[in-house]
Amino acid sequence: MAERKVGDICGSSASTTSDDHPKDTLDLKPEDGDPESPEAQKDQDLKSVLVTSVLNLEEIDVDLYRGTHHWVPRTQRLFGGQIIGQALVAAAKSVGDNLYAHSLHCYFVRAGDPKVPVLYQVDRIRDGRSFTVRSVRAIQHGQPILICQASFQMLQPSPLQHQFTMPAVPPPEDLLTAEELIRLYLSKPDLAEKYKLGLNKLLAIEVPIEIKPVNPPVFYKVTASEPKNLFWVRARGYIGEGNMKLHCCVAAYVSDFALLGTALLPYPGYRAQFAASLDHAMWFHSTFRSDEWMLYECESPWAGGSRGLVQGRLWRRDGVLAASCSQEGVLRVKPVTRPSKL
Ligand SMILES: CC(C)(COP(=O)([O-])OP(=O)([O-])OC[C@H]1O[C@@H](n2cnc3c(N)ncnc32)[C@H](O)[C@@H]1OP(=O)([O-])[O-])[C@@H](O)C(=O)NCCC(=O)NCCSC(=O)C[C@@](C)(O)CC(=O)[O-]
Repeated sequence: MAERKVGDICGSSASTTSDDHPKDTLDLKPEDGDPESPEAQKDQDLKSVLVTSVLNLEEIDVDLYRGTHHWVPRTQRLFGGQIIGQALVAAAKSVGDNLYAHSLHCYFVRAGDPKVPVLYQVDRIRDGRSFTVRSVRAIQHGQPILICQASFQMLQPSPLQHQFTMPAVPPPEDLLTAEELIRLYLSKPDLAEKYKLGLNKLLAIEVPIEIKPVNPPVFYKVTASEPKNLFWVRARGYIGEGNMKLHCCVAAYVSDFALLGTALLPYPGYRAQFAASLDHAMWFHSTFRSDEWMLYECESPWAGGSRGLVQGRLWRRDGVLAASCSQEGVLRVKPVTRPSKL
């Protein structure tokens, strides 16, 4: 992959065009003005549920927050991206407006229980001159389910700037969303009932993320492929500019979606019997808007020992690398049994 020089890195504003650096807070309150006005209500309705609900933590005490759940995978263990995003929100609450998230490292140590909220206990590890570090324990039933360290940095531009080149793919306007693809499959006249049931279940899931696969799978024709995947992704609803920490929290939520499955692509003869993220690391490189289409480039360089390593790169539409992530997960599989042709 060729390397190329880029311009702005690690800016502060969430916009990808303006030069202004609006106050970067995690304030999730409605915009200024009368919160009851029709415009504010409309804006609130359009606001992404990730902002109004999932990443809107309740403050219980100093450095202690409570998060609720919006969407839970069929595995009925809390979605890893939700816990990471909420942990980063909690960490960022005690960090100044002049500091920006640049990395986080997490371990998922227990399955999250969707029947109870999650508490986030923040430990203020160090406030340095340039870097500030927070440690967060996500707790349920008195036990940690996730341990996360997050680091924040002041804006410190540098002459050392390079990045890989974004893959050349069709723009999102030329592709179908996951829901549109499912409806296309459901429109097949000869579709078997069992497939209809599964596809309608998928349609009913209210995932607060919009996805457009670059290479949509041929319906129920699973063939082996390289452990690489590309899709356009964005938060559903409006988030707006000037809240870079919040956009990082949304990107953390998004980054765990459909990532681990990349490691299964070369093995159509197997299906996951038990799959769960073990750890997750993320680096934020530049400003971006998580409520605008970004290209998510996923690949799995290695799998073995009932584990898979997956890596992702989130690209802005203008080709700037916004964020990178790495994750290892447990992958325990069993052979897919197909009905005999006889
Ligand atoms: C990872 C564990 C479970 C390790 O914890 P542990 O105590 O070492 O557990 P384990 O690995 O020995 O056993 C875990 C399960 O695997 C089974 N098992 C054991 N050995 C074998 C074997 N050889 N062959 C087949 N099965 C085996 C074992 O029986 C058990 O099944 P269960 O009793 O729970 O039904 C724990 O640390 C944990 O739960 N961590 C949290 C993981 C997590 O919740 N991650 C975030 C959510 S997952 C996610 O969001 C990603 C994904 C993929 O779900 C996204 C999406 O759904 O799209």
